[in-house]
Formats: sequence, C-alpha cells, structure tokens
Amino acid sequence: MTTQISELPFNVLADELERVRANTPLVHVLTNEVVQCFTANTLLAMGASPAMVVAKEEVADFAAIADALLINVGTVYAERLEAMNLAIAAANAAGTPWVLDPVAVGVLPYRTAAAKAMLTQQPAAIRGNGSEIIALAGGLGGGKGVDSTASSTSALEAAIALAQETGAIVAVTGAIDYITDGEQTWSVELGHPLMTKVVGTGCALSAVVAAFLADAPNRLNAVAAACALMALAGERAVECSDGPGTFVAPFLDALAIIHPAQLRQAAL
Ligand SMILES: Nc1ncnc2c1ncn2[C@@H]1O[C@H](COP(=O)(O)OP(=O)(O)O)[C@@H](O)[C@H]1O
Ligand SMILES: Cc1ncsc1CCOP(=O)(O)O
Ligand SMILES: [Mg+2]
Repeated sequence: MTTQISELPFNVLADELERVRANTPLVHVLTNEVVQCFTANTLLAMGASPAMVVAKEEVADFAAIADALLINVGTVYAERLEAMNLAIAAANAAGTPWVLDPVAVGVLPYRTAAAKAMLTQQPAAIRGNGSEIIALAGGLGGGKGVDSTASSTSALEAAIALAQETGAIVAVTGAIDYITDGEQTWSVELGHPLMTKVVGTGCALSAVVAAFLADAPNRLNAVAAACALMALAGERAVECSDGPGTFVAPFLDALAIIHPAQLRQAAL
C-alpha cells in the first residue's frame, strides 16, 4: 500500500498558523497526569486556549462548547476512561473534532482495548509514535513503555491503513513525521532527537493537532502544519539550549515567536 508522499511546503504551514492564531481555538484537553502543565503552556505559546476539564460531570458540557478535543490515554484508568467516552460522544454530537493520542497502546491490553474501541467513534485525527500506530493498526508495534521501538518510516504503511480504516488523518511521528489521509501523505523532516528526551513533546503535539483542527477547511494540511510547527520550534530551541533541562523555555518562546511572514520568506 503506498500513497504519494510530498514534503509539506512552508507556505502551507504559514497559512495554517495564521488561521489558527486568528481564531485562538479553545481546546478541551483530557490528557495524562505527566504532561498537563507543559501541554497547556504549549497551547498558550502557539496561540490557542487550553482547558483541562476532566470531571465526568462536566466533560460533555465542555466538549460541546470547545473548538476541539484531545483524548490522550497516557495514564488512563476507569473513571478517566468513562469521562473520555462521554466527552467523545458529546464532541461528535456537537461536531467538535477530536484527536486520539494512543500513548503506549500495544504495550498494555487495557488501554489498547480502550483506544481501539475509540476508533469506531470518528476521531478527526490520530497522532502517535511508530510503535503506537503499528499497534493501533493491528500489528505488533513493540514499544518500550511510552517510547517507540519502531521508526516512523517503518510505521508508514500502518498509518495509511489506519487512516483508510477510520477516516481519520493519521500522523506518525519520529525522525520524520508522516501525515496521511490514506491517499495523500505529507512528510515533515524537521525536529531534533533531543525532543525525545523531554517528556510530553508528543503529547503536547497531539494537543496542537487538536488546535489546528478547529474549524479547519483542510484537515490533512491542518494536522501536518501542527507537526511542522512543533518540530520547527524544537529545532530552533535546540540551537539555544544545552540539553533537556534548558530546552523547554526556548521551545515555548519559539512557538510564540515563529511568524507566518517569516515562514513565507523561508519558503522563497
Ligand atoms: N529522531 C528525531 N529527530 C527529530 N525529531 C524527532 C525525533 N524523534 C521525535 N522527534 C519529534 O519529537 C516530537 C514528538 O514525537 P515522538 O517522539 O514521535 O512522540 P512521542 O513522544 O509520543 O513518542 C515530534 O515533533 C517529532 O517530530
Ligand atoms: C512518561 C509517561 N507515562 C505515562 S504518560 C507519559 C508521558 C508520555 O509523553 P510523550 O508521549 O509525549 O513522550
Ligand atoms: Mg506519546
């Protein structure tokens, strides 16, 4: 199974970033307990508005008024899963796009079953690392806890199959990010290996994917632009950091500073 693969042009990223910043989308975030603050700061820095509403008594009301929803199963347990499924149902009823981040799917049966059941609930996008995407597509993904043991390139076929099966845009990330609708595939060759040494870069990326999907006229471009923005900010942050401990501050700064006009200039 193959699709046409092209590198995402910077002017597509520029157009998408301009659109998102003009709308400041409200993103409903149901994520794991490790990355809450980093995810909220990432969304604020790039121009969205995060809210971590998690109670099962509140999630349906909030998913209906949010512009997009993130479901991340990183520290899922029974009550959180119940809230996630209520939020997904309400998002679908309201036409709110929702994103699945299948953290460590394939490693543990409880979360694997939970995430696979969610695939029938029309996710607008799925963003995961190589191991997670292979497992979600029904293969043996491997995975070392939350980390991938499979390259994104080795997971591309699984990503394409998953997109065709679910109708979602699938982003499989790693040294190269691939973003596919099952027919057309964008690649993003940006980023830096140091991004794997700071917890939450993948989780925060999935939240940014949700932000870009809010009212998106072209979902493939929206998800690809989210991947490109994060990877570009990571690359820039590495230039002025000494390692994982000093990465986060310049990363958030880069997310805020990167400007569509600058991207259009770089595209020339
Ligand atoms: N080897 C690498 N080189 C460059 N960028 C990378 C590399 N590995 C991951 N990234 C970037 O790090 C971010 C998180 O991706 P990834 O590590 O695949 O997700 P996760 O944290 O969910 O496992 C993405 O922006 C991705 O492009
Ligand atoms: C360490 C950890 N444990 C459960 S969720 C989580 C965070 C995973 O973050 P990411 O997928 O962005 O590396
Ligand atoms: Mg992850």
